Amino acid sequence: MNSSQVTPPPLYLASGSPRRRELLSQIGVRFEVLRVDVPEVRAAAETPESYVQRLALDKARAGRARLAGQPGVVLGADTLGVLDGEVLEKPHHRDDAHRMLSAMSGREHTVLTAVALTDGRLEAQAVVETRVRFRTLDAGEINRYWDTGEPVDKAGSYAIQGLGAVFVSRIQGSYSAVVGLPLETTAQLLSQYNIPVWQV
Ligand SMILES: Cc1cn([C@H]2C[C@H](O)[C@@H](COP(=O)(O)OP(=O)(O)OP(=O)(O)O)O2)c(=O)[nH]c1=O
Repeated sequence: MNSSQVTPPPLYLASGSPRRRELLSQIGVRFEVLRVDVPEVRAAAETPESYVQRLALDKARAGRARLAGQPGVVLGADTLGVLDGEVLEKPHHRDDAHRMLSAMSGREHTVLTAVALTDGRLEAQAVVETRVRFRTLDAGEINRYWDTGEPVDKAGSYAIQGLGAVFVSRIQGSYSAVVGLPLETTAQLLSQYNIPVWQV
């Protein structure tokens, strides 16, 4: 029997992000959404890479715990920006977004997205690094961008898939990872659990 004949286990996405739902649907994967509440607080000793990986795994494990004894694979993910070693998360207010976007102006930053899966026994995870270059931004447009409401729930205070696309002059790596879920890597991780893509 090859893997395509094995009934795949149910998949759960432990995420409140509409972007992650859309991205996983885009590649034809069947799943249900689980809400989890994982506090995003970086420990002093954590590097950006270890922090983003831990958050993705914490989300997957929290989802798995909600399933109690039921079978199922749970996927968690986390995205953050990094500039000069500083982690760029969601902005708390306008000044926060202004500070991040000004710092990114005319420069390249890194976006890290981690994906983690668990079925309660096997854990699989990966982190994807993408480099994004911004053109020069001026203070007026940063303020207007904040007023659109788009930056508020986005790591690094922008959305490459939205109005913020006009800031991006170059990207090296995975576009879907910047939006919130690296699809090529996710498909490979899912295959470890015999969960196929393109389920139409
Ligand atoms: C850089 C960037 C981030 N983002 C989003 C992806 C993530 O949803 C968000 C980063 O926050 P996360 O904490 O990774 O995710 P989340 O809180 O939105 O959802 P979850 O419930 O899964 O924890 O920023 C974009 O949509 N576009 C972008 O260009």
